[in-house]
Amino acid sequence: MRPESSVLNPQRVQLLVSAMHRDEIAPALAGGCDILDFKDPTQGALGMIDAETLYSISDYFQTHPIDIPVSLALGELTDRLADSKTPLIPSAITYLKMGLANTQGMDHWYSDWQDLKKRIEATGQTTFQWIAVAYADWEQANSISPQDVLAAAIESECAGLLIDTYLKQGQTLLDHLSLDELNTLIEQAHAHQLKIALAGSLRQKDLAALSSISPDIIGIRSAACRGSLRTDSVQEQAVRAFRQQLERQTVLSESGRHIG
Ligand SMILES: O=C[C@H](O)COP(=O)(O)O
Repeated sequence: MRPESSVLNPQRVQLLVSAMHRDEIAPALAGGCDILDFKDPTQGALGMIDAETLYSISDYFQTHPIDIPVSLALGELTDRLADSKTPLIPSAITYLKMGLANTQGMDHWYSDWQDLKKRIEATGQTTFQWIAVAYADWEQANSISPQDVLAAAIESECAGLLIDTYLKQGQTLLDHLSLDELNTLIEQAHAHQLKIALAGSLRQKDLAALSSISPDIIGIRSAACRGSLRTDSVQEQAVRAFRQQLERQTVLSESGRHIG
């Protein structure tokens, strides 16, 4: 059952902003993001930035230490398995997330996923917090279902679950999963101490609907960019406007009203 009162996470929902290179770090931070994420939106929902960009970000953090968590998208499990090289992940990264597109009908995806995680950690001699990714449009992604991803995330002791959309062609998270379906996943995840992040072309106007459920994190790329174009650049003003709406929604929800 969804809670009756509309409180968008009384502990304050965190805002994750996806940047694609180091020039987007400053506007994302100045706009008020709580988690800085890196991905290449031209390479899919969880496209991984290339090695040169990763190096330049790592270099930036040497001279500009960051005091918020940093996450990195690693692409899809199937892409990583097809790549003979194991990426070397800088220790400045807190969270790693990998998609499970095209795992439908794949026999050994779970053990392949666990092996790959171990290999990545062994290469950099660092442990990371892993975020399992469930696609709301999982059938189009040819992925296992969100329920199955959650079960696997619990079994493998992931730190959290991100529910995102695989296709970025205009439809949002809420076009694919109802608030009740999202709430069920959130409650199950919370019962196992997993954090829940929601993403998928979310806009400020979606925050009112999301106020009846309690995600820990809201992730944006499109809404943080100029013209809401995910392949354009992150704008401080767009991040700040989203952040303010998130705060405003929390205050209004707590007083029992909705944003019109
Ligand atoms: O992890 C969050 C994603 O980067 C969200 O991207 P999007 O808002 O373009 O769907």
